[in-house]
Amino acid sequence: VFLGHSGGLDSDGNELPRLVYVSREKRAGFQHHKKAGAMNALVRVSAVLTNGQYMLNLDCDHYINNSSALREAMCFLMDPNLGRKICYVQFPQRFDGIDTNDRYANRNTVFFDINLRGLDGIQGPVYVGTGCVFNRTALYGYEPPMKSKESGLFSKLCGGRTSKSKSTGSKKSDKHADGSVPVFNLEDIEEGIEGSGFDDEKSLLMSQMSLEKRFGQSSVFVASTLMEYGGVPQSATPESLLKEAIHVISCGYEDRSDWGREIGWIYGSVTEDILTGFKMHARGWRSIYCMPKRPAFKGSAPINLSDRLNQVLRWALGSVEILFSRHCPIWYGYGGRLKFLERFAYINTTIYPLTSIPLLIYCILPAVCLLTGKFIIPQISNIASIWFISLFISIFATGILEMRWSGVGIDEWWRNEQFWVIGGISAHLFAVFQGLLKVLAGIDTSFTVTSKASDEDNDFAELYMFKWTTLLIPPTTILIINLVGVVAGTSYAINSGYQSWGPLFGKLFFAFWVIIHLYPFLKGLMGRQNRTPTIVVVWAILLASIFSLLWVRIDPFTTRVTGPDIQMCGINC
Ligand SMILES: O=c1ccn([C@@H]2O[C@H](COP(=O)(O)OP(=O)(O)O[C@H]3O[C@H](CO)[C@@H](O)[C@H](O)[C@H]3O)[C@@H](O)[C@H]2O)c(=O)[nH]1
Ligand SMILES: [Mn+2]
Repeated sequence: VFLGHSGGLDSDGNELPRLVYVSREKRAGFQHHKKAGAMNALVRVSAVLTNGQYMLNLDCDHYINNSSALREAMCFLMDPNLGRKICYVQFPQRFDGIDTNDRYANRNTVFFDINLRGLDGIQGPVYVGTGCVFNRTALYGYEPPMKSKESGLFSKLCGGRTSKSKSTGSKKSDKHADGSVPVFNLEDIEEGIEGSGFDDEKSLLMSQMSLEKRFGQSSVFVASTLMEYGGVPQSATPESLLKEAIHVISCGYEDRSDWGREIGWIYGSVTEDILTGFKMHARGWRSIYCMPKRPAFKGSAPINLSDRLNQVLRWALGSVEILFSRHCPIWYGYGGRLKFLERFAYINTTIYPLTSIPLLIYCILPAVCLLTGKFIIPQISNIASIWFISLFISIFATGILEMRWSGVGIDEWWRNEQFWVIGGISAHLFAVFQGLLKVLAGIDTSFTVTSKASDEDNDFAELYMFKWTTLLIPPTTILIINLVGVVAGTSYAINSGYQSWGPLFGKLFFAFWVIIHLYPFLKGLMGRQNRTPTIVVVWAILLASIFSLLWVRIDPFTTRVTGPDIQMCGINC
C-alpha cells in the first residue's frame, strides 16, 4: 500500500487517495481465470480497503487521455432519476499508433461510432472490456431497483408483509436458475438486515450464511456489500483490513461461491466482457455510452496482419463460446428484464462468426463461374427482382444514413467492409470450428495476449511485419482462384469472340468485387520487401491449382470454342 497505511494528508488535512498494487495468489491446481479472475480479485480487495461505489476498469495497455472523463461518467451514475438503474458507463476504445490509412480497420469505427451508439438508444452498449466505469452493486448480481425511493419507503412502512411477497417473487425467478436470470433482490436483503424480514436471530444467521455462500467466506467482504453508499466501517483498523484483503485474493477464495458464475466478471469465455455485460442487461440494468469530444482513454492495437487476425479470431471465438453455452442470448433469461431489441443485438454479437460460411461460398462462387462458364445469377421473375432491388436499396440507404448520422467517413466505412470480408473468411471461420471443437470434444483454446506495436518503430515497421499463421491460407486461396478465374474467363472470351464478352463482364464484376475486398490482405502478404514465406505461396498455389485443374478436367472450357461446325461444313481441318 503506497502512501502508508493511514494515508497521506493534503495541506487541508484531507486524506489523499491511495494507490494499492495487487498481485493475487496463483497456484497449480487452482484455475486463475485470467483477466476475469484478476478483475474479481480487484473487486474484492477494493471492497475491503475502500469500498467505493464506482469503479473504473482499464486494460493494461490503455491510459487516461482526458482528465474530466470520470466526471462525465459520474454525471450519469449520480443522476437522481437514472443513476440507480445504470450498471456501467462505457467509453469508446480509441487507439494510438495506428497507420494513417488504418489498413486493417484497427480503429473499428463502424463498431464504436455506429453500433454502440445505436445500442445506447435501446438498453445501452455492450461492455467492451476497458474504458468502463461500473456501479459496484451491479457487479454483485443484484437487479436494479424497480421503484423510486418513495415506494421503497412505502414498502418499508408496510413491514413484513411486503417483504414476504417480494421474497416469493424472487423465489419464482430462482426456480429456473439454469437458463434464466437468478436475481438477488437488494431491497430484500437490506430490509432483512434492518430487521423487518428477519426478526429472530436464526433467520439473520441464515441470511448471513447464504450471503457467504454467494460471496465467499469473508464476513468483512459480505458486510461491505451491504453498505448502500460504500465506504468501510469507522471501527476497522487499516491492519485488519489489509489482512482481510490478503484473504480475499487467495487462490481458493472463490471455491463454492458465485464468483464468476453469477457475480463479478463472468468466467467461461475468452471474451468475458460481453458475457459480463450481458448478464447485467438480462437482470434489467441499463448501460450508458459516453463519447466526450476528447477521447477519454486510449490504448494500443496490433497493426500487422497476423496479429490483427489473431485478435479477431479470439473475439470471434469468445462469441461462439457464448453462443454455444448456457448463456446463449437466443435462449437465456426470458424471465428477466432484457429488452427484445437488446437481446437481438446480443444475438448478433455472438452469432456473427457463423456468417463466415455463406461469406466463404460467396467469395468462391465468382471464381467457379469464371472457370466453368456457368453464371450464378439465375433468371428471376419481375416480382422477385423488385424484392431483390428493394432489399439492395434499403441496405445501401441504411449504410448512407448511418454514415451521415455517425460522422464515419466513406473511406473508413470501406476499410471496415474490406476487413469484414478478410476476417470473415479467415478468423471467423476458424473460430466456428474451434468453438465446435470446444463444445463437442472439450478441446480448449488459450487466451493469447494480443501483440502490440512497440513504441520505438516510428515508421510503422510493425505494419509490414510478416508472421506466419494458418489463418492466412483461406484468404490467399480465395484470392488466387479468383485471379485465376479472371485470367481463365478472359482468355476463354478472347478465344470465342464477341458474343461471349457480354456475360463475361457480369462474371468479372463479381470476381473483382471479391478481389478488391481482399486487397489490403494482398498488401499485407507482400510485406514491404515482397518477402512472402514460401509456405503460404506453396499452400495457396497448390490448393488453387488443384481446384482449377479439377474444374478444367471435369468441364474443360477449352473445348467450348465456338467456331464453324465441322460436321456441317464438311471440311476436315
Ligand atoms: O491472462 C490475462 C490476459 C489478459 N489480461 C488483461 O486483459 C487485457 C486485454 O488483453 P489484450 O491482449 O490487450 O486484448 P485486446 O484484444 O487488446 O483486448 C480487447 O478484447 C478483450 C476481450 O477479448 C477485452 O478483455 C479487452 O478489454 C479489449 O480491449 C490486457 O490488457 C490485460 O489487462 C489479464 O489480466 N490476464
Ligand atoms: Mn488490448
